[in-house]
Amino acid sequence: MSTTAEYVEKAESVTVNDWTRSIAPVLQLSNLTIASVNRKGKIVKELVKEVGFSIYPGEMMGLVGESGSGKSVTAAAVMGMLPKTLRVTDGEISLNGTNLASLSEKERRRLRGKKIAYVFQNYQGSFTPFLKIGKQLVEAVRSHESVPLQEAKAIALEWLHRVQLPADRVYESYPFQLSGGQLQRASLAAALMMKPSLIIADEPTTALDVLNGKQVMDLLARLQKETHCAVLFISHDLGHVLKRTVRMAVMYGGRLMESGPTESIRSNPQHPYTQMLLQARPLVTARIPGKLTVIPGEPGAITDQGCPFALRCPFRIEPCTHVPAMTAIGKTHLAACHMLHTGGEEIREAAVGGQTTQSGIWR
Ligand SMILES: Nc1ncnc2c1ncn2[C@@H]1O[C@H](COP(=O)(O)OP(=O)(O)OP(=O)(O)O)[C@@H](O)[C@H]1O
Repeated sequence: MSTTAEYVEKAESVTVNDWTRSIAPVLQLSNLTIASVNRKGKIVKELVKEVGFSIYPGEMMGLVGESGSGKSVTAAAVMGMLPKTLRVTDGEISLNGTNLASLSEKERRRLRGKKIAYVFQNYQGSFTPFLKIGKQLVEAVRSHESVPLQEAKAIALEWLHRVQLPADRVYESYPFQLSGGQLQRASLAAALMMKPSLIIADEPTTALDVLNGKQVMDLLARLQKETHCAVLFISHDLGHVLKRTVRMAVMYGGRLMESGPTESIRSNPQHPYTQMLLQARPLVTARIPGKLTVIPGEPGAITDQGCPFALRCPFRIEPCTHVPAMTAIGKTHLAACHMLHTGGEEIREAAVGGQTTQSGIWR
């Protein structure tokens, strides 16, 4: 079985198409478009537009972007849990080669928990408050597999143990008797115990303090390697995504700005938004820049036409009123910016070159 590191190596050495041909992705989004609709089903506004990326077995992929960029709506569509006011209007979501739109609601419900698991930001919402954790885990196992009670209990206890909780005590506890960190670890156990192909971890550490957040992410990373599942790690914290993922995608205004191997994006970001996100991170290193970059304009300001970042982009040029295509830079690294086509590369180099760190690497 290939390790994550081997996948990364593969990513560097093959073209985008070669990758998709040689290893089947667990999750593949193509041209995914999601809109809000009114009571009559008429489209009111497109919230996620033409998003496409794939996640491969055993890898953690990051989806990063500021609040409102469309990360959670994208995740809800993958889970088949969009509210009635939102609808997938175009594109495809495939899980292990199956187009999810071709499944009935009952089949999709069966997939949830079994093949796709979700780790919520709000860990309190992962459990019903008035039922003991053990009972809830046992019910979850038995809703997906016809196993005797004792076997389901053994699975629940094993997973509570694997997430480094005092298994017997937690099994007999109500959610309110656990700390936030313990509860999030119990929700990791709930997500992992059915051995899903994909875990969507939506800001899993946001509601935790730094230490508990780190422990939860360390656990997720370790168990992900052990079980070889794929993880879509959603975060507005670029630092977490850079640290934890092998590939990442950057969203703004419902569109992908850039995607590719995390190292490649860190060392050679192509989209102005990604570059500014990298520069806006405070760092405790010897190479700390004199001044952090502030991304100009109103957070969340998006244009209705063209590149959604155009309103805030200091390198805006005339073609930005049209949506730029995702363009391959080298191998599996893609970015959607007109400057990649129009010779604007030089403009940008001149404009931002002085702001890079001494090594020229955006860390
Ligand atoms: N049920 C809904 N009806 C209408 N619009 C919605 C609904 N849910 C989300 N939106 C809108 O969709 C856009 C994307 O929201 P989403 O929650 O996916 O952003 P996000 O990137 O996950 O942000 P955050 O990091 O704050 O969770 C936002 O403009 C939001 O207001």
